[in-house]
Amino acid sequence: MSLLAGKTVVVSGVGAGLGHQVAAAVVRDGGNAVLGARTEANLAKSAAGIDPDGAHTAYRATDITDEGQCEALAGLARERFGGIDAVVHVAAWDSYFGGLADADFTTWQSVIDVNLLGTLRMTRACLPALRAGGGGSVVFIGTQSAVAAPSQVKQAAYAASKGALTSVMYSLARELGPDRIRVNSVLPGWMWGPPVQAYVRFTAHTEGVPEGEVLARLTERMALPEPATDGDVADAAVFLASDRARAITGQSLLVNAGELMR
Ligand SMILES: NC(=O)C1=CN([C@@H]2O[C@H](COP(=O)(O)OP(=O)(O)OC[C@H]3O[C@@H](n4cnc5c(N)ncnc54)[C@H](O)[C@@H]3O)[C@@H](O)[C@H]2O)C=CC1
Ligand SMILES: Cc1ncc2c(c1O)C(=O)OC2
Repeated sequence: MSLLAGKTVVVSGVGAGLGHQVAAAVVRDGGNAVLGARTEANLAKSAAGIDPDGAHTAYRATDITDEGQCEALAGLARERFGGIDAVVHVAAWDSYFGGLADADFTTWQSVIDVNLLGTLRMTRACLPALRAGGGGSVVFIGTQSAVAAPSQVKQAAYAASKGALTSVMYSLARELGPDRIRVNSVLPGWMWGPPVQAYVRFTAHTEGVPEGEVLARLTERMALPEPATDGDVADAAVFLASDRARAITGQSLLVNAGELMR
C-alpha cells in the first residue's frame, strides 16, 4: 500500500522549493496535500503542477504569523478531507540576516515570530484535528545550523529561531505523546533547490569564478559527492509524516549528504 494512502497532510510555506516538493511527494505517495503560503498565485501553480484535476489537493493563502489564518488552513483540511493526519512546517524566513554585532533586534523578533512562533501557531491550529483522528505526526524543518557551527556565517537570528524550534520539538514530543501525536524535525544542510541554486549563480557571478567551483566548495565537506536535493529532504519529511515512522518521536534527522555527522 502507498505510504500515505488516505492520509491528509498540511504543508506550510509552499513556494518553488521544499514546500512544493513535500506537497508533490504527499500526493505521489497516495495522500491529500493541503497547501498554505502567503501568495495564492504560487499555491495555485504548485497545486496545478502536482494534481491537475484537484482531487487530492486544496490550498488557501496562509501567513503563519496570523493565528486566524492558521486555523482557517486547518479548517480547510477538515472540510475537504475530513481531518488531518500530519503537518509539515516548511514556512520560514530563511535569508541572511547579519550577525550579533550589527544586530537589529526588531528583525530578530520578526525571524522568531515566523520561524518559531509561526510554526507553533500552525501546530496548535492542527491539534484538535490530529487528536480527533486518534493521533498523527508533526514534522518541523530545522537546519543543520541549529545543531552545529553553520557553514555560512552571520545568520545568528535564523540559527536561534531554528535551534529553539529543535528544542521545542523534544518538549512537544513528551507533551503530545499520550495523544499519539509524534513530533520530529528534519534538518537539511545545503539543500539543492531554487534558493541554493540562486546563491551559487550569484556567488559565481560576484567572484568571477565558474559555478562549478562554488558548488565544489559547498560539497567539499560532504561525505556523498552531491548535496541533498529538496526532493530528498521531502522524502525524509514524508517518511516521518507516515505511519512507517510510527515509533519515532522526539528525533532530529539530518538530511545533508553527510556534511555533519553526530
Ligand atoms: N535552502 C537550504 O539550503 C535550506 C533550507 N532550510 C529550510 O527549508 C525550508 C525552505 O525551503 P527552501 O526550498 O529553501 O525555500 P522556499 O523559499 O521554498 O521556502 C520557504 C517558504 O516559506 C514561505 N514563508 C515565509 N514566511 C512565511 C509566512 N510568514 N507565512 C507563510 N509562509 C511563509 C516563503 O514564502 C517560501 O515559500 C525553510 O524551513 C528553511 O529554513 C534549512 C536548511 C537549508
Ligand atoms: C537557509 C540555509 N541556507 C543554506 C544553508 C543552510 C541553511 O539553513 C544550512 O544549514 O547550511 C547551508
